Amino acid sequence: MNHLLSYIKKTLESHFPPAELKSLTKIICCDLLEISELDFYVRKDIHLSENKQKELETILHRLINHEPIQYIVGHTPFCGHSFEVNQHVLIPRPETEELVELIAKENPKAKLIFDMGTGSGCIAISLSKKLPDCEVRACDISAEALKVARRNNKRLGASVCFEKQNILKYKFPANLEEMLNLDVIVSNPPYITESEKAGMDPNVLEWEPATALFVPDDDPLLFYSCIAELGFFLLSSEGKLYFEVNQAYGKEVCEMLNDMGYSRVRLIKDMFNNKRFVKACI
Ligand SMILES: C[S@@+](CC[C@H](N)C(=O)[O-])C[C@H]1O[C@@H](n2cnc3c(N)ncnc32)[C@H](O)[C@@H]1O
Repeated sequence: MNHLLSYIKKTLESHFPPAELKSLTKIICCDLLEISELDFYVRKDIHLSENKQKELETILHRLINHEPIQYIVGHTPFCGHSFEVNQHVLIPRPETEELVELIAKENPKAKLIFDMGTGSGCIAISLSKKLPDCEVRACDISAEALKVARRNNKRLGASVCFEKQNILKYKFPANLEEMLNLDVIVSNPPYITESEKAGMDPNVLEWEPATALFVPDDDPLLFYSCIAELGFFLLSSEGKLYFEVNQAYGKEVCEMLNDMGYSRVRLIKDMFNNKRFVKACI
């Protein structure tokens, strides 16, 4: 084991800071090479088979190429569940778990929730699991993302109904009456401006789907304004909007919602004290 650990360290140490290298080493050994945690912690001497050695080389190569470990493992934890992820979906972030907790806490009796831009389905499926009496619907423009979301829905035993929709050209479905009177619209839409690309890590920029991330510099609130317009049609008279927002534009999103006529508009901080969520009522 010591030989294996020092090989991983030697290969990766110039690419990752020490704390990240430590957690990556554990994931490589225990999750990917299937070495037991006990053997890992007692540093048992392990001899890798030829196949496992090849697997290790591929993993190290992928990591050096900036591929996120979550895509290599193929799943990631979110709200107590394990979600399949691949290059077609954004890797669910811990901040977004807080948005799910907030919605579930503030809307325990919700009957109908719509998640717009669902990606892996992490928000919709987690809400459906937390609020079993609530019907949860979700949409995304990406057919590949919807495949992942549907697989997550099935594997996690949730009952979200997914549809392919372009938020920016939303087509009211034939069963429109089923979509009216929403209690909650939630969205974590693309919100990074093109000019913010320069400061981004290569593992996000080169690997996570651009459709999930970016908005034009000249229209950073594009998705929020479209969704807020739709909210007037789809939300019930008590309905609420919940957004995850770019910290740089939280105030602008609030001003826009106030100008549009939403009430009780609030900018909410996440666990890192960043102004990360916006809530508004009809
Ligand atoms: C920031 S990701 C959020 C994914 C997931 N909800 C989460 O929180 O991890 C934004 C999602 O919006 C989707 N999206 C981008 N443009 C869209 C559009 N015009 N209509 C519908 N969905 C869109 C992307 O495919 C992506 O899955």
